[in-house]
Amino acid sequence: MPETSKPTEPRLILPRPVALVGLMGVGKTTVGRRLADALAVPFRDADEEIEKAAGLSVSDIFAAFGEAGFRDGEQKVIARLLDDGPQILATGGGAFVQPATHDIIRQKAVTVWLKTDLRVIARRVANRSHRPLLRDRDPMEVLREHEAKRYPFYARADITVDTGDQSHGKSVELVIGALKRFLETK
Ligand SMILES: Nc1ncnc2c1ncn2[C@@H]1O[C@H](COP(=O)(O)OP(=O)(O)OP(=O)(O)O)[C@@H](O)[C@H]1O
Ligand SMILES: O=C(O)C1=C[C@@H](O)[C@@H](O)[C@H](O)C1
Ligand SMILES: [Mg+2]
Repeated sequence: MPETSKPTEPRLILPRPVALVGLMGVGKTTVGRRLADALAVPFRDADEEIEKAAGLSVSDIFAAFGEAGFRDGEQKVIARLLDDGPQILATGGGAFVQPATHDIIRQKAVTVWLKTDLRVIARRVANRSHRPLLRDRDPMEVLREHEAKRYPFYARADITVDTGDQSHGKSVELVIGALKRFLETK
């Protein structure tokens, strides 16, 4: 090995799935996909898998079956996905707030709460129409309501990572660092 080259750090080996939880727009899907690439494990997005299973978009499921119908499907799909070994699972923003789904995720995965300032999230979700809970509402108002109702659930995740307003790549680094520290103590 040339003297100048540094030894590469061994890649983190996941013993079980990692589930990303947190508000709509915080980065569960986009950070999760890059995190899975970095760790060479499969990436799954619960919203996409629910859409595949139903053959309908999330918005259409809400319209046809109501939020309760969506939550039923979400619970089943997440339970199935988490039985499939080490992976990164991006959960939907409301999944970890449903008691039965919360318990399934806590049992089967290492849970990571991705968190950042609500103003950063409001900017990211502005002008996107595929999130039924944001449609026709002021995003900041919805996010504040969700902060009040959902943060107590998210706070029960194994790990919290505040990603600030940084790039996807930096967020991935922060999550990998936090996972290493958490898994070393297990
Ligand atoms: N760390 C980040 N740096 C830069 N942009 C980000 C970051 N995280 C998310 N974004 C941007 O914010 C938007 C929302 O991110 P994303 O879809 O990953 O959120 P989500 O948590 O999966 O939301 P939902 O719960 O609605 O599925 C995307 O346009 C994404 O590129
Ligand atoms: O925060 C929520 O309750 C939601 C977030 C999205 O990921 C989707 O699961 C759906 O739009 C509901
Ligand atoms: Mg998503």
